[in-house]
Amino acid sequence: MNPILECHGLTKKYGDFSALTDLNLTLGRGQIVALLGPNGSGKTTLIKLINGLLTPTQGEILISGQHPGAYTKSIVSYLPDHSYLRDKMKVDDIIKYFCDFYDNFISERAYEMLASLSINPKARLGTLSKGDKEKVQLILVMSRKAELYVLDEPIGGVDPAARDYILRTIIGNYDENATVLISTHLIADIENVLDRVLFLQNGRLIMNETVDDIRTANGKSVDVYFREVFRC
Ligand SMILES: Nc1ncnc2c1ncn2[C@@H]1O[C@H](COP(=O)(O)OP(=O)(O)OP(=O)(O)O)[C@@H](O)[C@H]1O
Repeated sequence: MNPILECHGLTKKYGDFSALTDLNLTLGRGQIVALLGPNGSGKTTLIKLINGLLTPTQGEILISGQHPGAYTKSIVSYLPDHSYLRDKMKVDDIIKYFCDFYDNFISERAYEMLASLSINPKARLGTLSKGDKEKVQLILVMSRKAELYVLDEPIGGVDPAARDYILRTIIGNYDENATVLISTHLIADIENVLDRVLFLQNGRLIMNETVDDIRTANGKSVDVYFREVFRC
């Protein structure tokens, strides 16, 4: 099967500043991958390139063999790092909207997850707490049957008890041939669900390893290893 994501010599500059430099990466299907790196290392830049919100300065990026565009948007489900939904909308109206917009949106899945997290589908988004709003957005993203899920800081504002549920939701709701790419600073929280880890530093990919290989080679958890590599 062709890779879900390929980056060849991928470089993104903002003016003279290179936020990503000569990134080469191939990701296969059916895995949960963490995109890790200190603040400003280029994680969101890479995520925006995957979603076609930025264009490469040099090199190329392919999703399932295609340049980012209408087709790749249909197979990539993206959770941005900020809300794009209007507070006035009711949760069930947003679900209808997603259902109309995306062929691969599964409403039953969304309602099931809302019920498990005790979120009222009739509530207006603006009346929900910050954490519940984040949960709604993640539910919307995970209710699509996508080939690649790209989650930019999905659990940042969510309480620890809900984090576990959300992680189980992520694992339980993606197709075994799909890949989930998660950018986060909460490594310890997600470590147990990960297959692979990408480390970015100053816009360069300095590591692309399986979690098992990191633990075996270094005899420590990914979280501890990350703190050592990126000690300030
Ligand atoms: N529109 C922009 N114009 C100029 N510089 C930018 C722009 N967007 C990002 N940058 C710079 O590019 C670098 C990478 O930013 P990016 O947001 O990709 O990092 P990040 O790893 O996602 O950081 P964080 O963990 O803080 O979210 C940073 O130095 C940032 O200041």
